[in-house]
Amino acid sequence: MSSHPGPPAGARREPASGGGQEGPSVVIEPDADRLARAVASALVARLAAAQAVHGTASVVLTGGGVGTAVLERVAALAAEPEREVVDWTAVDVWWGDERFVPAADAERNELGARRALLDAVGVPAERVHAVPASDAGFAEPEQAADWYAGQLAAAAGGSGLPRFDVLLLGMGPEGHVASIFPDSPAAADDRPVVAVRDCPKPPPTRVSLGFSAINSAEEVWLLVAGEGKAEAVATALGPDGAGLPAAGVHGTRATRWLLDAAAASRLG
Ligand SMILES: O=C(O)[C@H](O)[C@@H](O)[C@H](O)[C@H](O)COP(=O)(O)O
Repeated sequence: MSSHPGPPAGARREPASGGGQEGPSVVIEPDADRLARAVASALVARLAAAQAVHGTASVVLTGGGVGTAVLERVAALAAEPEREVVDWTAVDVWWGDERFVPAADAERNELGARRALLDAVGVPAERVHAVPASDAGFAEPEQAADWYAGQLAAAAGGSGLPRFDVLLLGMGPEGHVASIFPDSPAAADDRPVVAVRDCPKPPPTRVSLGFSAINSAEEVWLLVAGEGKAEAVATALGPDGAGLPAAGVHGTRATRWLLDAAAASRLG
């Protein structure tokens, strides 16, 4: 990856509670395809490194175009046995957000991830932690959100949140991440998992990790491509982030903005 000379002055925000957290780093690739390839390689390396330390790895997936393209590239890497370094039977997969639609609906982020990667690499079913679909027994997204919070707590040994090695996020043109949109009540909700209604981006009803869960991840990677995102990228990385949801996320160890040249075109 080629590195941007550095985030604009003032891009560092919110000092780490435990120390050691650095301000966001910015990496720019020439186009969306090169971005997806580079992120896929980096993700594979990060998961392998986590497995070397912990025996297992965990990744939080995102929906969206770049997020799905990354998973397709990871699948292509996994199809090259001589280069495979991740033990996919020891990877826990979570979602940063999900559309509250029936399980077979093509809008499900889960379905996209299964098609792009999970079906191909054989992550064990018990390690694929999907957010319930709207036909999975929960009438309301609030119930699905509470259930997912319970799954996270169970994985953490009874309470709190499990370790997230890498949490992937896309970003919308207005600066939303996961399903936390500007001015959405979810932005002010400190629960780890929240129901979100009336999303401007369809489908309107979703379940999303809240900031408290997102910001517990060791590394948060924002994957952003396209000129349509350039203004929000520049704003989020500006001095105060202008309150954009994307400006409010960070990893405990690293926050990485992984951009294509078009999305980076308004950075100073
Ligand atoms: O379920 C979703 O819709 C998302 O998780 C959402 O947050 C997405 O990542 C962004 O909207 C970026 O999507 P694109 O990369 O397709 O623009």
